Amino acid sequence: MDIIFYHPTFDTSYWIKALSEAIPGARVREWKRGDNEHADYALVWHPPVEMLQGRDLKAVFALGAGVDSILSKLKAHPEMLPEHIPLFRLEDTGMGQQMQEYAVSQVLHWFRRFDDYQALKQQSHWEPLADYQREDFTVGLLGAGVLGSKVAEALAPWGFPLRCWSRTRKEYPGVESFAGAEELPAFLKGTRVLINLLPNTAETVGIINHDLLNQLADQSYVMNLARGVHLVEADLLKALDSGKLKGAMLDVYSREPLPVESPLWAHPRVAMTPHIAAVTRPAEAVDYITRTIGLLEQGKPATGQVDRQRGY
Ligand SMILES: NC(=O)C1=CN([C@@H]2O[C@H](COP(=O)(O)OP(=O)(O)OC[C@H]3O[C@@H](n4cnc5c(N)ncnc54)[C@H](O)[C@@H]3O)[C@@H](O)[C@H]2O)C=CC1
Ligand SMILES: O=C(O)C(=O)CO
Repeated sequence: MDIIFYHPTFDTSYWIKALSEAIPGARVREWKRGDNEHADYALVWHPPVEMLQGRDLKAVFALGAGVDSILSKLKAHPEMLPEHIPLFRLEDTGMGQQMQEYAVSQVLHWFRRFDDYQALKQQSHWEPLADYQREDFTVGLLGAGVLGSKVAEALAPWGFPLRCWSRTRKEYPGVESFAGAEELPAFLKGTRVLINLLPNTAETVGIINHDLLNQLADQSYVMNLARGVHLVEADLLKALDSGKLKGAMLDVYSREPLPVESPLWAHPRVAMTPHIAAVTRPAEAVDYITRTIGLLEQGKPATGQVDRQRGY
């Protein structure tokens, strides 16, 4: 079995060694320009068109959870990957735990008013503030798939009212489920902390805009952990400045790296990280890919296949 690998920033030698050891009989090589030799599987992130085009592959694996960049490339170059070749993405593979850490720590930060205490510290001002009440701190997850469900699971023991919004209804213990566009207003009403874990699709671009933010509880918080294009940054800044929103925690941006001139950098109530909420954990990803290739080789169904029409 021949496997080609391409990632613009990963330690390719680690992956080649780990995959070669994990998959019996696999010959794994780094794909380089001009390589048209046979391959059964391709493991990719931001692949050049010529890497995949014209190959009779059994499957392609995206080396991340979000497949928006490869799907948008496919729109421009459908010849890169004919419909009959399945595209898989990484499901969790260690990202669930990272999202749990990120979301729980930030929700608790806001709930215990550490943002306010930091602001008071700037003024050398000593003042114990009134506690927030759990029942006023409803956490709403936009997107309740692999990562959203893990975040809900980690938040559950903290006792905040939890709800999620997704395409189809979910049955997660202790989580109120809202489904479809018609239930979005009910989901937003009363949500105090909004955590975005939607995929980037034609339907979700710009979803966190003025209209949506206005429907949240007053003095609410927004955490964007999915993609920058979900959030209309100018609307977020307006909502913060009007007092509708109390704070935002952003991991992803409309442009990455975020340009130095972005007003987000200087805003006192915007906390930021540089797209690190959850990164691909190589060992877990190799396990998942090994398992999935094993199932495909036996003609058995495997999870993680991207629905190209749906866009995620
Ligand atoms: N910031 C970071 O470091 C990372 C960000 N991500 C982002 O997180 C996203 C989510 O990842 P997973 O949970 O693995 O995806 P998933 O496919 O398992 O879950 C997606 C969820 O969104 C919902 N959804 C999709 N379209 C919808 C619509 N139009 N209306 C209502 N609900 C809709 C689905 O029903 C599902 O609940 C990825 O697509 C990626 O963009 C993923 C990993 C790391
Ligand atoms: O896996 C993804 O989609 C990511 O955003 C990784 O950072």
